[in-house]
Amino acid sequence: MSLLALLFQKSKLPIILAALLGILTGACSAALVAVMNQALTSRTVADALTLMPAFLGFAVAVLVLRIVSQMQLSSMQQVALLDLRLSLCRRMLEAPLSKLESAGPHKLLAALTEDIAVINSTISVIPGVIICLATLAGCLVYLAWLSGPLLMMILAVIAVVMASVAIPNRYAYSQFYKRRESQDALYSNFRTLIDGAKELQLHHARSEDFFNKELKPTAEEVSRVSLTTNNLFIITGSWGGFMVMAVIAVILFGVPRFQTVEMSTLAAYALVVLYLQQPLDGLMNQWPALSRSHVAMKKLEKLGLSLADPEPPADGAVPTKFERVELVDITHTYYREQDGATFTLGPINTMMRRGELVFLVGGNGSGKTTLAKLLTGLYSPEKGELRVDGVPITAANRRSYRQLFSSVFFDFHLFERMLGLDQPGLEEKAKGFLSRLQLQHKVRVEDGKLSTVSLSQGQRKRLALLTSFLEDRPIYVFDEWAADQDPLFRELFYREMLPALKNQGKLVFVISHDDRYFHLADRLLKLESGQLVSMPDTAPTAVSA
Ligand SMILES: Nc1ncnc2c1ncn2[C@@H]1O[C@H](COP(=O)(O)OP(=O)(O)OP(=O)(O)O)[C@@H](O)[C@H]1O
Repeated sequence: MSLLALLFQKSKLPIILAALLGILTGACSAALVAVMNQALTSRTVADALTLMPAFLGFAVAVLVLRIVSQMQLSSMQQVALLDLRLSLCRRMLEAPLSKLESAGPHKLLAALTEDIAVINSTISVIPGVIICLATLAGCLVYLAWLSGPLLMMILAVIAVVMASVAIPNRYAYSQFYKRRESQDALYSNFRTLIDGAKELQLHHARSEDFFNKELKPTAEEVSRVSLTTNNLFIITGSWGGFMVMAVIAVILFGVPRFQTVEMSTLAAYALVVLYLQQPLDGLMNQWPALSRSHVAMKKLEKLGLSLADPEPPADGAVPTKFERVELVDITHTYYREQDGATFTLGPINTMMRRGELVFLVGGNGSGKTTLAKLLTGLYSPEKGELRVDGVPITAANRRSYRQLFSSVFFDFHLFERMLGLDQPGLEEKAKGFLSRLQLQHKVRVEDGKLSTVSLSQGQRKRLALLTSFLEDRPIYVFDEWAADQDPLFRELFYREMLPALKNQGKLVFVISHDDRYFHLADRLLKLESGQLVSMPDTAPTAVSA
């Protein structure tokens, strides 16, 4: 869907009002030309002077209407932009995690910055486009009134001009697309620049290689393609201006050969066509912005973040006082585009109960985190089904299902503010947990906010655990939480905290490599190359990871 169509869908009334004002401005501009033409072809100066009030009236009307319509369009622009930006963020919040992961953070960042900036700049040219189109339409109506057959000839010449710029414009569009793809690669390099700062600074040769062989060529490619497209639009814009002169030449020197037309009509035509150069130039100059917005919309669609899609439907309910969660024939496949490699997890069949402590073990890359993402509803299974007390989890109730979980994944994010945790006594509870986690001297909780998150990785993970406890959800998922904790906190985690959660009737699902603690589990699940190798009901036994 084009940006114009989307804007129209989202804010019909303001756009119709703005368009009407634009059309009125264009009509008054055209009327101004008509009065000018009449004055120029008046027989006497006295006749010309009688047209002065009309001329001044239309000139003032154009001035006032231009200001009002621009202001109206500019306020519509801000409303539309805010709406589009918030919609895009909401789409990202709702988008399937697997889709966001396969796009990668660099493409998402490019979408949030580049595409939104392009859409913003396009919205800002829309007022001008509407006024140019309206002026063009008004002038064409006046030309039709002057001479119908002549207008047909002029329209035929304009059609040829349009066709002659269509091919380079299409090429320019493909270059815009290429430029946008290069921008994705550039954002990927920006991420390497930030995330890999340590590794790059510690190895000068690597840093130079990265700069010269990766970052610089990508930045140069963006600049090269931008230059090509800009040059193309300069050429087509100037060509359009030249063709206006060609149209005037056809009027003055071509038309009299084939048709008997009064010289005054020809002069009026030449004047109007000359006047038309301004809106035509305007349209030509705004064409690149419209093309770029089309590319931006296509990129957003490709990421599954189309702004044209309807808002996701309200979520269906899931039993919150459930007894069991079942995974029935669940599968998930990753496909890596770069080398065509695939990894399939499942089919997985297992059942877990409230008050159960389940450990998931297995070697690196066996699929443990993937299974946790499926269990939590972050991934929707390709095949099979999740059930809560027999109620299937589908697209209609997946969001509610996710609210059963509290998790600390291996690559967790720590929120400074305790978002979504507006509950009485929160700070007191938090203080209690902080001292259990031996963080009371490092971190305070004030006004629902952690005083700092600039801590060691192990301490940050303890803070993530604190947030998770405060969430007080029926199911807990921990993905190798203890991996970077010292022995004291491992003991605390496995021997005190997990049993405490279990005793509160929570279902606790723990991904672990700590075979010293496997015997504490009520049930041990083992994954090997994406397959569960332990039977769902096997009694716990120590299994080497
Ligand atoms: N986003 C992804 N795209 C493609 N392949 C992926 C993706 N995430 C994981 N994989 C692949 O899927 C397999 C399982 O990954 P997963 O992270 O579930 O394993 P894991 O058992 O948790 O490993 P570890 O113990 O190292 O954390 C791996 O071979 C991995 O390369």
